Amino acid sequence: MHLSEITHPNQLHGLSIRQLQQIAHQIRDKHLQTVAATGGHLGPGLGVVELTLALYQTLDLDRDKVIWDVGHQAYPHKLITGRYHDFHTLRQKDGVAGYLKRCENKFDHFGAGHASTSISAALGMALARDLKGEKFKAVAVIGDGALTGGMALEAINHAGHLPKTNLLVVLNDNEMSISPNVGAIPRYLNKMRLSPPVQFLADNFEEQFKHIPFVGESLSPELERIKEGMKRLAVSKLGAVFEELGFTYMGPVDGHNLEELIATFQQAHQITGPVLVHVATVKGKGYEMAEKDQVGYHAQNPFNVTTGKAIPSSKPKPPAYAKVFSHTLVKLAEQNPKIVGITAAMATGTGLDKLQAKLPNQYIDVGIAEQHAVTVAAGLACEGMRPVAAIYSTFLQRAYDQIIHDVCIQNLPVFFCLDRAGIVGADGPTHQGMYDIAYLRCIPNMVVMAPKDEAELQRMVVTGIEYTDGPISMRFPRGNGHGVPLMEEGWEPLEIGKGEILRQGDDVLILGYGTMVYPGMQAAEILSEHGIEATVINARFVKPLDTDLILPLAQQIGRVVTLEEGCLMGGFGSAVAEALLDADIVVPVKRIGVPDILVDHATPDQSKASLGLTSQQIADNILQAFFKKQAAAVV
Ligand SMILES: Cc1ncc(C[n+]2csc(CCOP(=O)(O)OP(=O)(O)O)c2C)c(N)n1
Ligand SMILES: CC(=O)[C@@H](O)[C@H](O)COP(=O)(O)O
Ligand SMILES: [Mg+2]
Repeated sequence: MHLSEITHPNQLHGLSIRQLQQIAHQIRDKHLQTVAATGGHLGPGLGVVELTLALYQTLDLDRDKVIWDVGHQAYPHKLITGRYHDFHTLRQKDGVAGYLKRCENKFDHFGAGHASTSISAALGMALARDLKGEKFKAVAVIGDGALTGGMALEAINHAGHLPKTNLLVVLNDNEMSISPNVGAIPRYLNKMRLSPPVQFLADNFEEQFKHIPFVGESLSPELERIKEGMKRLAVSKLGAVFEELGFTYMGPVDGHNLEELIATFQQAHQITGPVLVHVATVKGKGYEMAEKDQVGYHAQNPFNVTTGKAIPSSKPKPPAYAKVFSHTLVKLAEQNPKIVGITAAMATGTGLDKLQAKLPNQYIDVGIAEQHAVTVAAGLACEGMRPVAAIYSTFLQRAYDQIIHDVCIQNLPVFFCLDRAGIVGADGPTHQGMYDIAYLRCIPNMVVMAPKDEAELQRMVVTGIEYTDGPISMRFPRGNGHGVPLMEEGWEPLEIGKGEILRQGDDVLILGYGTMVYPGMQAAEILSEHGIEATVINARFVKPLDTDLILPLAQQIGRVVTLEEGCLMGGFGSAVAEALLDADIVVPVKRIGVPDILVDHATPDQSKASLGLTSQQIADNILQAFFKKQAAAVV
């Protein structure tokens, strides 16, 4: 049977190891060729090909439910659940999603994208199953990185307390998060990986006794019991933590040995209560470059399969915001030993790996533990350090209570740097940085700012570091800057709460925030071609809002437009509208941003065009809203 003929995982039933190995080869090839063409996650999925095939062969997917943690490693799952022929549309607009989605496929039992949720979800389904008297197996597949997330431990704590609730947790241990995994849990797992497997101990014991004359031929029941005791002793040593937490621990199992995997899963399915099968895999298995560079091939832009090199872009790109951020932070940290950069397992994405390389004592990676990261930052601030919590906008959502409870209520000077704020593109709705303007500006004591370009980002990094009156946050987008000149040092901090006028005109007031300032300027030029002159403001701060600048202009000009790359509800436009209302300034306000919808995976440009965020669309919107003029001719 060829992979392309599989539309249901149950078609794996009855296939020989040889046939499964052939399908594994076809999965790896399809996975590699597709990601090379579209970009996406590579190492994670290549590492779980055998695990997926073995697990699914031992399950009935018309009944049983497999929940994948994060889901970035579930491309093999997608390929054997009816998406083979659409897989070339991976992570493209209207194409196959990069994570599991319940609405995409009936075998995607739980959506993810954010880590550490799978055990909770699977346990919830198992509890429902038992309440309904149903019989399906509930299986969570979680990586060693995701296991460092607090939610996973909360779920283990709960499941381990339910000896009658059947639940299988498959721990995919490849010793990697995106970067090498960190913390005591991975260290413990590694010890188990390295120790001789339980089976070896038991077999060895049997081997010793086989050669004893007369007795050795057939182990008496007593000796059999001793052997089982040896195994239990070994297991209790190897899987002590999980066994003590109420799980039956099995493993470590070679995650690329189909026979061993199938036998282990079959055994695990017979055990009552929570079971954890510890599978040792290699991230990137089967593609040498991904095995050698497991960090670099966690995810890739389109690349040449033969060379492994990224396909060069047609024209040179300005530096990525993340690069400018980390470069500036390292420069400042070299001069200020109190600066400590904190990441939650996103060292390369945030660029903090540069800080780690240069100033390892001023760098902390807490693992996938954003809540912990924020409160560690609060503790550092209590002791006079200058903590910089570099956490993606979407992942910081995980730590909302810690931001309020541990930082803002105590007014501690933590500097939050939110990368990937705004539309991120291919990662889709779970990763869009849509809500940070709204979720941060409503918290007392929090300063909220965003730069218009990478040069202003440098000034805001200095501003954030030098501001110690309380918590302060700065958002910036995924991707590249505008190519404006950058200074190597001597960045001038900004005055807190002050915006800047970029252009003057009497017909309409355009207030841009962050990434929407440049589109606002371009829209003003289009309006000018229609005889409409706009004043354009770079707001810089949404809290405190520069009301001294904005309110008199709003009163004078009489037409206000706000622009933001974030949710309209509670966002920058809301802040402006509230300020006008509180000042009894009654003027028409047009808020342009992201409406109350989920933004699906596409390129950022495609998403912006579908949301009316391009400069042409902004100009058209203003012309129609305020001047009842025909939409501007598309230039
Ligand atoms: C809450 C959250 N924080 C950070 C991330 C970013 N992230 C995606 S995959 C990953 C590493 C996951 O490691 P592991 O679970 O071991 O899976 P592997 O990639 O090794 O297969 C991280 C940190 C995320 N998806 N969710
Ligand atoms: C699976 C996951 O959450 C990360 O790999 C994420 O996709 C990284 O996003 P960036 O590519 O924007 O760093
Ligand atoms: Mg891992």
